[in-house]
Amino acid sequence: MSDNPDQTAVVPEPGAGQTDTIVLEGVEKIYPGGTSPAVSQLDMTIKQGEIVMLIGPSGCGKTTTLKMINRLIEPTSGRILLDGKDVTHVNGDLLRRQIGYVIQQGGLFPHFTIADNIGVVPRMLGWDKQKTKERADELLHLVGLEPSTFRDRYPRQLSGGQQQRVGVARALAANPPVMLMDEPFGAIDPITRDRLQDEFLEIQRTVGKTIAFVTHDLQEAVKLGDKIAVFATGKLEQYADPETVLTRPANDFVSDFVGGGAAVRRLSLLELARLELHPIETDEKAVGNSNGTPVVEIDASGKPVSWRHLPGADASGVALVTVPISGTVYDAVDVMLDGAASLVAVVDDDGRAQGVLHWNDLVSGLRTRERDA
Ligand SMILES: Nc1ncnc2c1ncn2[C@@H]1O[C@H](COP(=O)(O)OP(=O)(O)OP(=O)(O)O)[C@@H](O)[C@H]1O
Repeated sequence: MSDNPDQTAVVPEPGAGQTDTIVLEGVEKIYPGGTSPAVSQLDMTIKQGEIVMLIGPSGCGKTTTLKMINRLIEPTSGRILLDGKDVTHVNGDLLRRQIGYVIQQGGLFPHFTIADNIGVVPRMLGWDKQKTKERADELLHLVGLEPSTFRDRYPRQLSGGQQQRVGVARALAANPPVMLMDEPFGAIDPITRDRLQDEFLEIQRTVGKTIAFVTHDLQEAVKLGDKIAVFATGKLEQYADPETVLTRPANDFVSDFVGGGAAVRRLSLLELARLELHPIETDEKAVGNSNGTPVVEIDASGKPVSWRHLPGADASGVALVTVPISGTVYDAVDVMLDGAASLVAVVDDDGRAQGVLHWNDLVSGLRTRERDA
């Protein structure tokens, strides 16, 4: 390693016990020939382990902001600090090896195998072949792709969703503490996107990266973000947690941007595990004296299969739909609408019934455990 201070590691090794934080101080970008700044006097801090979603209308400077963090675009003025260290003038190539970067459609090299795509940064960092190969397998496994099936394939032999998973794996390869994601799920169909978002959150629970994530999709911002940064042209209009952005927009711009769907979007912030659910019975004997408690029929493994008794309704005519307790009220509404059902059985990780949520609860108000505790 050279003595040149530009060549030193700029992002700390994971586990070094330091706080990995992205700080933008008065950052501005005026493109050559531009009359007004694409990004203007931006101050923003991203705390360790946070996912911050950058959202706003087209051309408002989201991508420019993201690319200034890894210096694919040089700021015109201002400072960018990673974990307290000013990286505005360090060697850009070295900086980028230490920051994961995921773009739309994965941005994979078409002539590299999947394993070689994942190994790009480790190879640049001088890892030996065996360690690089093992890391690729480990990451394929993490993103839900069977290594023996996928490692030797080429990107064109994968679906869009699979390529996107590889893109995430590649960004994680050298275990960078910071990840930048530029509309990674933007080109994916809505159903696959929803699954990728769930998987992404699951992975983040394991890896705990500090993430800046550009999106066009407010629902995605609400679902994934610890914080949302709402941009107008070149300017940050509000920077707050999703609940605050949806319920207390900072100004008319944010209010218009969030639009009329705020109440529905908030449903994805309400975790079912936090709700006071109605009781449910699985014992057939309860049918006669269930006092208004729904009774479900269960299979040999204890999973509900159909309604056996529903107070005030013919149970045989009501579809049984279930939702995992790890989901949100949004998920519960989704399955109720999908199954044309006015109630849903909430089940635990083993598929066993935990309680019931009624459509009417949504209108009359959801009771959370915290509030009633
Ligand atoms: N290389 C460039 N040269 C000149 N102007 C640019 C360049 N890149 C971006 N811009 C301009 O800077 C502004 C911000 O662009 P940027 O790509 O950051 O916006 P964005 O919010 O990511 O947009 P989108 O949502 O459409 O991807 C736009 O007006 C754009 O035209």
